[in-house]
Amino acid sequence: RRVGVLISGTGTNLQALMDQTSSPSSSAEIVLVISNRPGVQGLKRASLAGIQTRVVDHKLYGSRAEFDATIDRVLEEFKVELVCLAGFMRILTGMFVKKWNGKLLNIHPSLLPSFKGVNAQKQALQSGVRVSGCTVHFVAEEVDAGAIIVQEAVEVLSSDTEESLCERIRAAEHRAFPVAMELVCSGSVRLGEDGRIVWGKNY
Ligand SMILES: Nc1nc2ccc(CNc3ccc(C(=O)NCCCC(=O)O)cc3)cc2c(=O)[nH]1
Repeated sequence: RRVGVLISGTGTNLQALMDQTSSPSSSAEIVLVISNRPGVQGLKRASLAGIQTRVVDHKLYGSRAEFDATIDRVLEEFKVELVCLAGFMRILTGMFVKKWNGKLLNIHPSLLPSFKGVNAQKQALQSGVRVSGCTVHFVAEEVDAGAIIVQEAVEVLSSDTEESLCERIRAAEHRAFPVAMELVCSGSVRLGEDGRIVWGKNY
């Protein structure tokens, strides 16, 4: 399956997905990386791996709809079949999400539905939970509310700072995202008509 990855920054999750697709058993091939910001490290990672990159700078568009429409056009140009949001920090319009429904994955640094939105790790620390983690989900119009595909739990240590917890969760993200991408690309899991997750027979 032809995969497109949307990024906004360093692209450490992009690197994890690239590493996964370089294994011969992978059902996925990353054919395109789009960043909404120019010059970010994730673009360099992709170029180093010989993957096509494009920058669609949201500051150059008069509306979210025009920005999303340009992203969509580039994804179509590269015949992308599945889109992974890897640290992509722009909210996508309902129109875009509807068009790519069931083909749009995001990774969030908490065990959803806990701690939605930005600075999820800080929210976890401040709430005193002893376990947090990461979630890979299908993207729904409502932010961080889509059907859950994979989660990985991460212990919160009493000695944790926001930085140390972010680092431990990031390691979990780099395991969970590739697993979720393979599950969807291999057809083991999909999004049902009712917006709920549907698992193939062997799970
Ligand atoms: N409609 C839809 N689109 C998304 C776009 C990105 C992400 C990634 N996680 C994100 C979750 C939250 C944000 C956020 O609130 N950023 C500050 C506002 C940025 C802006 O003005 O755009 C960004 C990405 C998830 C979603 C989602 O669940 N649903």
